[in-house]
Amino acid sequence: MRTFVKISVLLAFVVIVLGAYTRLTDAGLGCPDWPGCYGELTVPKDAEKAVELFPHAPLESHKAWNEMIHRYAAGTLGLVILAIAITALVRRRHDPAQPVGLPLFLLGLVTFQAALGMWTVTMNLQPLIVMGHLLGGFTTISLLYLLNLRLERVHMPLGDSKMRSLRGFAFFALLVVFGQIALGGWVAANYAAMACTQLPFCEGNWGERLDFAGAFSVPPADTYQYGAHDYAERMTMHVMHRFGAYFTTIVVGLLLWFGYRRTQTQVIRRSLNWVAVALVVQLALGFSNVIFMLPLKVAVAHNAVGALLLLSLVGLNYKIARNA
Ligand code: HEM
Repeated sequence: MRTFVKISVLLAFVVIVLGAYTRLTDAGLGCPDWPGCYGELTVPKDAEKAVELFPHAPLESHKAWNEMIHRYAAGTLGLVILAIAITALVRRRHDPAQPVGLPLFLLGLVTFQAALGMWTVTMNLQPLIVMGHLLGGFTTISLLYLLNLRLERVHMPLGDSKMRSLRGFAFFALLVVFGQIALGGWVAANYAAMACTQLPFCEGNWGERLDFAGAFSVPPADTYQYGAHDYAERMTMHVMHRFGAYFTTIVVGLLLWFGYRRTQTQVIRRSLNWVAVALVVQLALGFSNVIFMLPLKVAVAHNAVGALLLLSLVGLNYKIARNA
């Protein structure tokens, strides 16, 4: 079971990275149907037959492959989570201490993720669905990692009583990072990455043009590929993600400051180190997204390190809570 769970955390990370790569290569609609691709289990070789089936969506093989590889990896993850849930149920019969609620919840979550993946295609990249799919993926990996921690039974013989008072604040920091990831997902799903190209906020009279109602609603459109919001709305989303990043830095920075001053254990010090490294790298990647105009590798890495930052906070919260 522990091996299955470790594999699933790694696989979930691969699925998240492949998902970001699929979106950033504009391959989200690489296959216009679901779960197959132009009616087949793999990318069809016959482009003419594909056009006959879907005249409005000519086959672009490289995009279709990006999309299908993401689907195969996600399908494998679903099967691994199914195996974890079955193993948990079987082992529970012999050992009442075995966690079973979390594996079953994960099975429900990964099934819902599959539905969101389908709606991403059938609803033409509707941004709420795209962002929901991103958050579902980040929640799945976080819970798999939590299950891994629970099975590992982290051991701190001497305890770390001074960290007890930081329990609530560490959980608040976790929620703030999740909120910041949601804002990033909204920017990405609405193609607002290049709405502001200057630092630290945005160019021109951005403060006068903010439009919150427009930025956080979804205008009607036939397709959401390449975005459906106007400039002011995209600029508002982008600026909010930047403000969010500064706020996140303050909150996580304070957690690190107090954490390093109070901790007495190597286990928590190591966890704090992971949070600090992930935060610094994530900020550097975010700024690089803007300065170098969204290079593919940087944008994919910004998504991947966002997931790692979240995991580092899940780990820290778990260790503080177990210790309190
Ligand atoms: C702790 C801080 C941050 C976190 C957790 C975070 C997280 C994220 C996430 C999860 C995404 C969505 C990626 C995707 O869907 O592929 C995103 C997008 C983005 N972020 Fe951040 N971000 C942070 C800081 C920043 C900063 C400081 C900047 C720039 C100054 C920035 C600029 C961007 C841009 C331009 C995008 C859109 C990229 C795209 O379209 O793929 N981020 N962010």
